[in-house]
Amino acid sequence: MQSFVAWFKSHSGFLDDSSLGIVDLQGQGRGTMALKDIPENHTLFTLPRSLTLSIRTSTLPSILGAETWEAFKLGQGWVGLIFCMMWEEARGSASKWSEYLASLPISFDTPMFWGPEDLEELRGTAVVDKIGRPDAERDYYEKLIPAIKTRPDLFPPDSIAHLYSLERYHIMGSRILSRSFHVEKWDGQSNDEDESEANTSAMDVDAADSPDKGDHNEPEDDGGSDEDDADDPADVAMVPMADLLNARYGSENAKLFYEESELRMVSTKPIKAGEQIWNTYGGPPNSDLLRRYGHVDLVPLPQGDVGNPADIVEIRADLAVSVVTGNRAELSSSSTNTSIQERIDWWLEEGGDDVFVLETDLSVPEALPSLVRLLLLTETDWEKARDKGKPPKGKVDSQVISLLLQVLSQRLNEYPTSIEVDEELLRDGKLTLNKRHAVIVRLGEKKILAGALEKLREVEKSLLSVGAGDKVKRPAASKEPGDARRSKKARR
Ligand SMILES: C[S@@+](CC[C@H](N)C(=O)[O-])C[C@H]1O[C@@H](n2cnc3c(N)ncnc32)[C@H](O)[C@@H]1O
Repeated sequence: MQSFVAWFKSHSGFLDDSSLGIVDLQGQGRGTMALKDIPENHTLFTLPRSLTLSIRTSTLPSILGAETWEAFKLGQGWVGLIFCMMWEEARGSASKWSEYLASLPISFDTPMFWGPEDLEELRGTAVVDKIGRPDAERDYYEKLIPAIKTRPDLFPPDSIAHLYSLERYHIMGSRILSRSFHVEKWDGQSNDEDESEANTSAMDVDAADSPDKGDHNEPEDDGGSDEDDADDPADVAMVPMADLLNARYGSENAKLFYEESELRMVSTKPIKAGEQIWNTYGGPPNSDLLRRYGHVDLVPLPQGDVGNPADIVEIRADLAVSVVTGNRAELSSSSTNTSIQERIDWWLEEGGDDVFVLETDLSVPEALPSLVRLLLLTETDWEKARDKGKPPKGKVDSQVISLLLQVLSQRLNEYPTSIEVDEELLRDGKLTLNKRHAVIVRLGEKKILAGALEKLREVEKSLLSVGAGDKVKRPAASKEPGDARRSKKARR
């Protein structure tokens, strides 16, 4: 670390090393610690924008030329930045970032690097479908390697196997996934609108004099190809020193701000000597923490347990459709398969959700009973709803409740084990790190499902006592369908 700090300072980085120490922390790698009491709003370190590593600052894009950059689509997603990092690393001491790159990890606890046995432990969780290894590898084979082959003068063929290997590519991708920031170009002023934007990133960079703006970049996969990742890939930057800060749910006490020519890490709360200096990664659920960073958060929960208060469970709309259609005969619905397909297509076209998200407040998002009711409508009512352009409201009656109970129970069965088994596995303490992480992620999700099921059963009981068929509002207040936190837009 000493040579990294010396490098940082020799490149115009300022570090208040009387206040901040870089330390090794059990189970967290390196982190930063207050060496004395730090008041709020204290500058911990600054660095010039030119010391960040991005496709704006690396020498590669100009050497390769704009035409090649564009021809191989290196400006889309993360492949360009990965390429720049490989290039800068390959240049050794000729690169401005050699000491920085040498200080970064080369192994990760993220599921991207897990074997099939460990991955099986994540069955049912929101992690499995989002790892994105095939997308990342497609970029490597279809963009990076063909671009490299056009310039043997820059990339000698005998260097490709070690300097530009698929393994190095994944290492760089994982460094970006767990450590990059979103640093916008300076436009001369802070932009209040952006400040209030959803915090979708891992670590935050705020426009100076305007806390809570900008983010540690949070692309969805190594290919950066997710539809939500519409940000300019040139804004994705590696920020030396700032990426040494760890994060824990609800613990943030420092934040990175950007100014015209420099970035500044500032304390956002008083920090006592000996306390860790924490950034925020945006408060993701454990499934995302594990996928992007390779760790999970366990903090005390209001009900006395420990877990991550930001945990969620995703329920695919397909599951709700299969439960409702599987019950059709019993429900004596007159709808045909064609009509059901028409309803699903219409739902999606209207921007209905194809994934419903349950949170730790255990509310069922209104969009889920709304979809169930759409599927239950008689042909005449379905045609009316379609003509009005309005799906049914998310109210529940005993029929809808019974279907929701089946949806949630079937979702619970998608995990390989029960809550009791997972609790026992954790108590036992014999799990490997990957397995322990997988059990924590799936247990957090299962507890949400179990809690939501219990809540629904209570509503079912109260409905039965009021009289079958009575409609009531959903069991607990939840936001409208389309609320970004609870539900996702249809993806086809
Ligand atoms: C931005 S880096 C922080 C610096 C990092 N600890 C290091 O040694 O370089 C993010 C990584 O730090 C680790 N980390 C951050 N917060 C953590 C936490 N609360 N518990 C365990 N590991 C954590 C994870 O490995 C994560 O991928």
